[in-house]
Amino acid sequence: MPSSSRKYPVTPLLNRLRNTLSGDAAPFCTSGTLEIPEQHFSLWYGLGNDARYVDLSTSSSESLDALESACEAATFGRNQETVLDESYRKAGKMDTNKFSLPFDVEKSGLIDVVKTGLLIGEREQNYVGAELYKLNVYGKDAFFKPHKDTPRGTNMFGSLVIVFPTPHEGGALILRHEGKEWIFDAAQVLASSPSKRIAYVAFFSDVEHEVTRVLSGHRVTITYNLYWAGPPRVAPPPGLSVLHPLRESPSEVESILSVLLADPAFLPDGGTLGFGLRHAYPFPRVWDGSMEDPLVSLEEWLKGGDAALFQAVEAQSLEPLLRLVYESELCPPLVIMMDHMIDPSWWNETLEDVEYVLLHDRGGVGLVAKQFGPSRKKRRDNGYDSDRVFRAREAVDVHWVNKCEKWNGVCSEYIAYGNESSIAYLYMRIALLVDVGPAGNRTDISAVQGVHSPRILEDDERIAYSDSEEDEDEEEEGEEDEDEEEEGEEDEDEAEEGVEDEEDKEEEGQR
Ligand SMILES: O=C(O)CCC(=O)C(=O)O
Ligand SMILES: [Fe+2]
Repeated sequence: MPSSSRKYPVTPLLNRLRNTLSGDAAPFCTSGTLEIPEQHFSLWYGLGNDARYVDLSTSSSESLDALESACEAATFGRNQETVLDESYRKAGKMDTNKFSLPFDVEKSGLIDVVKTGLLIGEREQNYVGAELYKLNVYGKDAFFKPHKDTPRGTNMFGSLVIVFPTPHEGGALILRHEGKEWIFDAAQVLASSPSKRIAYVAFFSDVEHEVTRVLSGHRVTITYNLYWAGPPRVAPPPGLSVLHPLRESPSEVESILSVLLADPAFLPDGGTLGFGLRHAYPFPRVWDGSMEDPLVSLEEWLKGGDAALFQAVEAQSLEPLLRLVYESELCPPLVIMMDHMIDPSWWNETLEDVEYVLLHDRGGVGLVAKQFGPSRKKRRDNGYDSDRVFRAREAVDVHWVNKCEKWNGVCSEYIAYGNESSIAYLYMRIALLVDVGPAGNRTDISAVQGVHSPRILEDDERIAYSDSEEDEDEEEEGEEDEDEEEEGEEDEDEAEEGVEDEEDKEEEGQR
């Protein structure tokens, strides 16, 4: 019998491999070492003329004694109180405003390492932030008895400890969770490593841990609070003043907007202004119901010109409203505004029913694109079947200042059941809408049938065709109309595409 077909017995070694690979389905801690550039060990501490320096990779016992004496006695949390009790914790601490270290935990890649080690499944997709919390020096005989870390903020989920290669013995960190234990003796691990390394250990907040007594030397650490974060913040830093490009300058946008709103000929009776966002935001490529609604924290991440516009609108005491805009593949397109993202995965209806569900079950409101100025055109029958079930009950007339670009959309996947079932995409773009009061009193929107109070459609009115699209054959009526014609064409293309790909995005972006 060829040896390859012989059955291999389940040996302890095979079991070990199996357990190693599938064991720790939900790890409670992760640890290791990381080589970092030499200059990242340079610690400055103390204030003003008292500033001092120590290299944490080559430090002498005297320089570490000096660091230790610059620390205060470390406190800890007990029953909602911060207490100093050296029979429970004996260590030195230094607050973050008293030291500076070039080591950057995000740039070092350690956050990603920690994420991979600690998080599995869907949680791995979450954004994780690390906030530097303290520097600690555990001198000879220092220790920290078993405890759990006090959560600082509702979104904190764990701690990350970095141990520097300063000579010491003892001071192992012991972690215990659900009957399991992990001992991380950084002194030993680092002493056997030839290169300049730090040791790291990260664990969830519900993990009990203790630092055993330091037998000799100095154990120097920095600790970080780990928290669930939103996508990286892109909002302008406070104190920024952009002069150019003009669209990014809040004061420039604000002054143009205020002049426009002061003009009595501009929307004399008030109305709703629509702006497509100009920047792309880090929304998931394909959204599903388990993810946070894209609109929830978008206001905080607005960048550049979008942030400038938002601020400019607020400065006029008007309310900027971020909304999702769905454009159907129907011709002329039916445009629907939503104030939240919906999870269409539960749909088992036909494709046409998307519009019906949005409008009738999910609070969607029709949007009718309006031109500025008095309409020169008369409505004509657009061939809609007036009995179509998705006719909107409510609508908002929107004067689009600029259109919604492709790249700031959110896409969800669902199964569309028609003659055959197929994967379909619900694609929404993001717009900023503003209800504006009549000339002379722009903040009074009580009589405006806008986003705040959409108008109820008359029975014979059909929703979501723009003035221009009703009059497709009226060409050369002026620039405005041409623009709109173009837009209509482009939008149809997009609707066919469903999910746009990266290349499309690039192309659009360069335009
Ligand atoms: O230094 C360590 O390894 C852990 C320290 C600790 O438990 C804490 O600061 O809460
Ligand atoms: Fe702790």
